[in-house]
Amino acid sequence: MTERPDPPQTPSDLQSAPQEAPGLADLTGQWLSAIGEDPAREGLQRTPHRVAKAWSYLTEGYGQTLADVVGEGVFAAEGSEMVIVKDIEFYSMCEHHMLPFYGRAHVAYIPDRRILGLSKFARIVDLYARRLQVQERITTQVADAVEELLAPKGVAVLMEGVHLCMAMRGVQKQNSSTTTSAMRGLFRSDPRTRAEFMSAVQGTLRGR
Ligand SMILES: Nc1nc2c(ncn2[C@@H]2O[C@H](COP(=O)(O)OP(=O)(O)OP(=O)(O)O)[C@@H](O)[C@H]2O)c(=O)[nH]1
Ligand SMILES: [Zn+2]
Repeated sequence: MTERPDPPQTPSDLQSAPQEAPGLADLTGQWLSAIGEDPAREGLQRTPHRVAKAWSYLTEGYGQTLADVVGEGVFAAEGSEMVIVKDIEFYSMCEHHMLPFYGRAHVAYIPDRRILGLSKFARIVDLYARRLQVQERITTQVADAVEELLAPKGVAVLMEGVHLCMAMRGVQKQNSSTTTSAMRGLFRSDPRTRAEFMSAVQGTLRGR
């Protein structure tokens, strides 16, 4: 079979093209043998390289900092009304089984003289999701990040996730999802603020 030529790369592709995670291709060959596969069979010949590239992308967060992903995205602004960015989809890998979990994150804050570019909330979620994780930790890391960047009057993060380690193995529950939250400042101290946020993001991942 002839190899297809790579499509032309734009500057943004080049910037984001994942490299192979060093050493991972060789280990993947060993992994294939360990599960009883023949790493030399045709369909698997390039698999170790694909896996090394895929894992480099899936764990990209290790190589990035909050400053990297936020860039110049913090602005001075008046006003202190609640801002909610909802339905930010995320994909992560659980640190216990190295299987995917995925879902949606909702992030809200009440500004205090500083606001954040809206796209940066999704970038922050990805920064922490693209690692081996537990859902609780991503949730608190996102809240900590928004606090650190903006020192707002309050921050709320709600994440709803489906864990494949609970669906395709283990307890094998196909319909369960997990909700985690982190409430800071006014979202913690003022029930009405928290209720406004909860009603804005209500509707479950499974129930829509
Ligand atoms: N708190 C939390 N637990 C998670 C997350 N992802 C996976 N887990 C759980 O991690 C636990 C690991 O439990 P162990 O008993 O050490 O592993 P196990 O024998 O494979 O467990 P089972 O999945 O019950 O078969 C399981 O209960 C998983 O459901 C997460 O994001 N947060
Ligand atoms: Zn797991």
